[in-house]
This record gives sequence, C-alpha cells and structure tokens, in this order.
Amino acid sequence: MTEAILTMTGISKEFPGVKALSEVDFRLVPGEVHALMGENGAGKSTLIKVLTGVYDIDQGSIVLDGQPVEFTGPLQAQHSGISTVYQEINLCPNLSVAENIFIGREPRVFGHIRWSTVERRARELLRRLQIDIDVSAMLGTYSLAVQQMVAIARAIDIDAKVLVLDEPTSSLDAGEVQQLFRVMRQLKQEGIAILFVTHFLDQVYEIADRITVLRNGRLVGEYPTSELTLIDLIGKMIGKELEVLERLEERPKRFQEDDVPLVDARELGRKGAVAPFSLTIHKGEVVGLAGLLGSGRTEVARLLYGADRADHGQLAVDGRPVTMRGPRTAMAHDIAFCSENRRTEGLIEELTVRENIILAMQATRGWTRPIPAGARTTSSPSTSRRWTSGRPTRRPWCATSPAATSRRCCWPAG
Ligand SMILES: Nc1ncnc2c1ncn2[C@@H]1O[C@H](COP(=O)(O)OP(=O)(O)OP(=O)(O)O)[C@@H](O)[C@H]1O
Repeated sequence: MTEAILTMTGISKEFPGVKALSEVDFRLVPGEVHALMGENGAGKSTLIKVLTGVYDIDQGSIVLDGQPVEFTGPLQAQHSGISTVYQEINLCPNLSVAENIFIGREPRVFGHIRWSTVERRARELLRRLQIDIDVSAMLGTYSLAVQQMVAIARAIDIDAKVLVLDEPTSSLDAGEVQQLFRVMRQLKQEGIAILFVTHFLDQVYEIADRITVLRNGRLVGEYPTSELTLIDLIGKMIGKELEVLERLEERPKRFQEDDVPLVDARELGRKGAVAPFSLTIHKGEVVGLAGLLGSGRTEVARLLYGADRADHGQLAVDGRPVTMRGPRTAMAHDIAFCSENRRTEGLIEELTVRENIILAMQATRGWTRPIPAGARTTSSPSTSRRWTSGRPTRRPWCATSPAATSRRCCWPAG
C-alpha cells in the first residue's frame, strides 16, 4: 500500500467525566477517500478536532508527511496542509464566490487588493474542479451543493494534502451529492487524501476506499470497503453480532397480514412531485419514510394528507376508497399532519398556546360546535408560543395539529 500521508497513533482525549478517545490509531494515504464511521458519540468529531488542532491531545502522536506535528490551533493545521469543510458552510453568502475563496488572504499590491487577480485565480481554481459558475456572482445565489464546493475549493487552494469533510452531504439532495462526489473523485486523482464523515451508509459504499470504525472512543478496525459488507459494518458500529441483528429483524409484527390497513395507498402519485408509490399503514404501526433531502418524503406525506392532490392512483382509509380533496377530507377521516416546517405551517407564533390549539380544534369541529373549555398542554397555556423554545415547541405544535384529536397521524419530520 502507498505510504501514509497522515498517521495518528495511540490518540487519547478525555473531557471531564468522559473518555472521548482511548488509544485510537488512524491513517490516511494519498489519493483515497477514507470514511470514519461510528454511532453518535463514538468519537469521530473529537478525532477530527484533535487532528485539526481544535483540541490538544492528552496522549498519542500525529505524523504528517513524515514529520511529527503538534497543532496549537486550526490555522496551524491548515497551514500544514490539513483543511476542513464542515457541514454548516461558514462562508459569507453576501460576498461573491471569488471573495469567499480568497477572503482573509486576498492578493495585494502595495496594500490594495487586486480584484482582477482574485477573480482570475478563483476561475482557475474552480475550472480545475470542473465547476462552471460565475465567480463574480454572490455566493448566496447558488445552491448549497455549489456553496459546499466553493468551500472545498477554498480549502484545497491552501495547499491541502488532507481534506476533512465532516458530514458534507447532510443538506444535499441526491443530484447535489453526485456533484460533490464528482469533485471528491477529482481531488482523489490529484492525490489528496480525503477523510469523509457521514451517517449515510450507502454513500460510504459509493465513494469510500477504506473505512475506519470507532465505537465508544475506541478503534474497532480499519477495512477496505470492498471487504466489509454493510451488515458487518453496522455490526461493528453498534457492537452486535450478525445473529443478534437478524433476531432484531425477526420482531413479530403487531398486525395480521389480512388486517385491513388504516391507510392503503395504491400507485398514488402526483406528476412532477412524486412518482406513483404504494404504501400501507396498519393500526398501531409506525412507518418511517427514509431518504435524502429532495427524495420526496414530505411530498408523500402531503399527498396522504391531501395538502397536495394526487393525480394518479387510489387511496383507501379503513378499507373504503377516499378521494382526498384536501386537508378537510383528511381531517374528516381522522388523519392529521404535523408539518416539518412548524414555525410557518404549524403554529402562529404571535398567538398563545391555547389560542393555537383552539384554532386547530375549530378547524376540526366547524364553526357551530362549541370548543370545550380548558385546552391544556403546557404549564401555562397563555404563554405566547414565541416564548416556548427548543423541544417544548413540539408539544404545542403537536397539540395544535389535529393529531391531538386524531386516530391517525402523518408526521413527516421533526
Ligand atoms: N467538548 C466536550 N465536552 C465534554 N464531552 C464531550 C465534548 N465533545 C465530545 N464529548 C463527548 O465525547 C464523546 C465523543 O463525542 P464525539 O462528538 O466525538 O462523537 P461523534 O462520533 O462525533 O458523535 P456524533 O456523530 O453525534 O457527532 C461523547 O460521549 C461526547 O458526549
């Protein structure tokens, strides 16, 4: 195998009360995509932060390009050739693409920035990555994927030998992921070593050459991707053997196969939004819709609720065919919807919790039927929704959805 560009040996890092890393070894070779995998809390971020100089090491050593290194901060790591692009793009959307690439290191002559040089060099850099965009346009006018690639361009222009991509695909749709992978493959060919952290296992198998697995701050092992099956990878991440995973899969179903499903969608679809799909939901069952951003999860839930009208297929509720004309039809059949966009679609922030709930109840009961007094959710239902934050927003949000009075619920995201 090619000699490693980066070797981390026996790395340990402790936070008060938590041993985040215990004697972890990790290495990267030039021209590879190396996936760092592990469950939440396995130690991936800590290893990256140790590598990029955000944290100092309690124990262990790092050798980069044959030289022992000890970084005192991210800038030093960057100047040594280790660049990082985080999930949250920390560039300036109100500056041009070229300005973003050279911000803080603009070419100057007698103290004055040479804008023509900034733009020319930005164009050359992006051309190298086969990204064809106007470098003088504001960064914010481009998609997240393009912004991510601009962040990568900036990172590799600082003479990167190692590029760390920390969950770069979590906000990208399927097409954008492919754009990013194309750039990653290009960088691989140029000999850059890429450390790739993701929770999407299928992406690991598409792009990574090798996989290192961490569990509870310890190294489980390093494997060529082609020699580690998906089920083995999951087993190593969660620390359970194949037989245990198989037993988990054999959990008894809560319903009989011949039970009439509560919701039965057959070839339901909407042109331009969701290709025809079939789906059943039984009483007492939780059905998860998994997929990347833009894969159609929300659109499926909106079709089932009638928020968008299907132009294809049939829907049956409790075994009876239903034409979902809109949310009213859904509510009449006890189907509720909690929007992922709860601030704009789920709640009216200026109203109190009680008023929000009353509005939703009014929608289900009609104007002539009185609403029972004392709708209660939080300790103070008179509190404006604006003053409940974080997790507590979910309770009034669920309560304001007709879910609170429903037998069924479509809940696309939370
Ligand atoms: N700054 C910190 N202070 C205290 N404990 C921390 C700190 N950072 C991480 N930890 C702890 O160290 C352990 C490893 O966390 P780390 O964030 O590295 O895991 P991870 O694999 O990156 O998880 P995730 O996928 O959720 O980001 C966890 O138990 C975490 O709670």
